[in-house]
Amino acid sequence: MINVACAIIVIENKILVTQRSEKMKLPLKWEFPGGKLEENESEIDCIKREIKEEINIEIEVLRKLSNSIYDYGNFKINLIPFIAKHILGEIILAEHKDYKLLEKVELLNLDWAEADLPIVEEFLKLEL
Ligand SMILES: Nc1nc2c([nH]c(=O)n2[C@@H]2O[C@H](COP(=O)(O)OP(=O)(O)OP(=O)(O)O)[C@@H](O)[C@H]2O)c(=O)[nH]1
Repeated sequence: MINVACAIIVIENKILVTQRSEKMKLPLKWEFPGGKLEENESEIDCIKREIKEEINIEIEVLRKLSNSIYDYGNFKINLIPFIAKHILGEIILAEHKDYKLLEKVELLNLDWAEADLPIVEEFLKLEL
């Protein structure tokens, strides 16, 4: 099983979502940006590092949501979600095909990576 941290990043009351490129696994699916934990790396350090690497911004982590464990068949993932806020920097995509800043209610309209669906649902139930 791979451990992947991801971040629901709030920027001026909107939620940042990113689209995987054609070349990545789960091509064109929407996800919360993030990536695999490295050895001896904390979940918080991981998400900050991945967000800086992938979308060029610095974040402050606010809270954690429930992990989502999902079996894609060819790999199994433990997805570790955090809510975070944007601190510094402009969005520059290093790997993703696209991004959007959406209202909470708009999140349900996307073609999500399957493992993200329980996270989207938990997030939608929160007061924010
Ligand atoms: N970053 C991220 N990855 C997710 C999410 N949901 C989900 O199933 N994944 C899967 O978690 C895996 C690890 O993410 P990653 O983006 O660091 O992996 P990677 O660079 O090795 O992916 P790649 O092999 O497609 O290039 C990917 O296979 C991705 O499909 C999510 O919300 N965010």
